Amino acid sequence: MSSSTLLTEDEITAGLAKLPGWRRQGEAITRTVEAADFPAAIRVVVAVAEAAEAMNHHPDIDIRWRTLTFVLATHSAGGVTDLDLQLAARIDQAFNQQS
Ligand SMILES: C[C@H](O)[C@H](O)[C@H]1CNC2=NC(N)=NC(=O)C2=N1
Repeated sequence: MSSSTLLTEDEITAGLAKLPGWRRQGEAITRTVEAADFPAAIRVVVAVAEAAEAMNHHPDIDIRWRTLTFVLATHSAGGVTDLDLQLAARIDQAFNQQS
């Protein structure tokens, strides 16, 4: 299976079970995190930007003071693919390293 093939419901459920904090939201997955302060939140965003660019797979990011909400979907596939699960794990890594 290619990384950008739409996942089945069961595959998404199994993937999310390994990604605490992430949940399904329509045709996407989402997680909200709270950094220590605004600069720390922006450092997380910068680290995520580097990872996303390397993967050529990009999240939607909402920034509100120190609260970040990430929404991941594979637009070209119209839903959740393995790329989204991979990017979610990279976002968790970036957040854990900054906080
Ligand atoms: C041409 C390039 O591969 C595409 O535009 C990429 C870039 N980043 C992307 N990111 C996401 N989340 N979904 C996509 O379909 C996507 N497509």
